[in-house]
Amino acid sequence: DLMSDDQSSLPRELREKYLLTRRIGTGVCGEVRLAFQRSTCRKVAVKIINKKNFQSEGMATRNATTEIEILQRVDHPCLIKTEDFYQTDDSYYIVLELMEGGELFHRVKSQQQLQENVAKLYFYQMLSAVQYLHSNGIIHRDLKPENILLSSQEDVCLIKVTDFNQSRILEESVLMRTLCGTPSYLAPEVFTQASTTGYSLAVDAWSLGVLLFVCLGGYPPFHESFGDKSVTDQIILGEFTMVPSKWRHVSDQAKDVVRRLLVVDPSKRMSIEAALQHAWLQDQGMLETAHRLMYPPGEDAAAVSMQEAPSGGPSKRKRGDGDEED
Ligand SMILES: Cc1n[nH]c(N)c1-c1cccs1
Repeated sequence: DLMSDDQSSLPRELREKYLLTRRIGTGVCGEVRLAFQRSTCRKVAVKIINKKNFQSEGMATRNATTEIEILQRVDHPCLIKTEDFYQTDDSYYIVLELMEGGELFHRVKSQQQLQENVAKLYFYQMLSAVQYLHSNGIIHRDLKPENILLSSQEDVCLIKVTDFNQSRILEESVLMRTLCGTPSYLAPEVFTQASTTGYSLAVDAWSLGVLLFVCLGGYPPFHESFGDKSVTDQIILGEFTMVPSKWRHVSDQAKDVVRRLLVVDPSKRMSIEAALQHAWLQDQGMLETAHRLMYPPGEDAAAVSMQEAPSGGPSKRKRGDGDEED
C-alpha cells in the first residue's frame, strides 16, 4: 500500500507525473493524499475513490467518466478544479487543487464559531459557487462543511466547494442501476418521482442555510441530541434552535438569512439569487475582499503580459541570459 511507499498499485501515468505522499483526508468515498507534481514540485491533492464501494455498473461508470469530463470544464474561483483524472479497474484517481487551509468543518470546530464577518465572507463565496453550478445545470446535492475547503490558515481566505461531482454521479449511478434491472417489481414512484422531479435547485439553498447556521452558531441546526425527535423529524418539521448564548452576538440580518433558507416548503424557501440580494450581503467591504480573493489582480496582469505587444512597439522579451530581444 501507499504507506509503505509502494506506488506500484497506481496507474503508471499518475505515478510518472505525481509523487503521492501522506493522507490528508478521508471520507465515505475514499481518501485524499498530498502529492507533488514531479516536474514542478507543486503540491496537489489526489482523491482516490474505490469503485467497489459503489458497485457502479458499466453504464454508471461511463456516466461517471463523462460527468467528470464535463465538470473539468466548469470554471469558477470558488469551485475546486479537477486538474487530472485517471482510473484503474478498481479506483478513480482525481487530481485536485491543494487547499492549505483544509476543511471548513475543522476550522469551525477549532474556533467554536466563526466571527460574523468571516462567516459572511465564506457564505458569499459559497453562494457565488453554487449560483455558477446551477447556471451550468449542476445541482450539488451534498453541500456540507467537509465539502468546503479553505485556501489558507488565515480567517480572510478564498474558499472552494468540492465534491460537486461525486454526489451527482452517485445519484446517476443509483438511479441507473435501478433502471438497469428488471422494471417488473419497481414501484411507480421510482419512474415518476426519481426521474421526473429529481432534485430541485432549492435543495442546495437549504444546505447553504445549514452551512451558515453551523458557521454562525458553531453547532448544527438539526442533531439527535436536541429534544426527543429524530434528526429526520426535526428536518421535516424545520425545527431548529438558536441557543441564546451562541446567537446573542449574531446580527438580526444574519439570523434572517438563516431563517429564510431553513424553510421546509421549497417553493417558499429563499433562492440563491434572492440570498445574494439580501441586505446582510450588501456589505461593500466584504464584497471588495471577496472579489480581491476570487479575482486577484496579479493573475490578470500575467495574462496581459502574455499577450502580443501593442502593434508598432517592439515586443520586449527577456531571454534566459537577461538580454532584451525584439
Ligand atoms: C481535495 C483537497 N484539496 N485540498 C485539500 N485539503 C483537499 C481535501 C479534501 C478532503 C480532505 S483534504
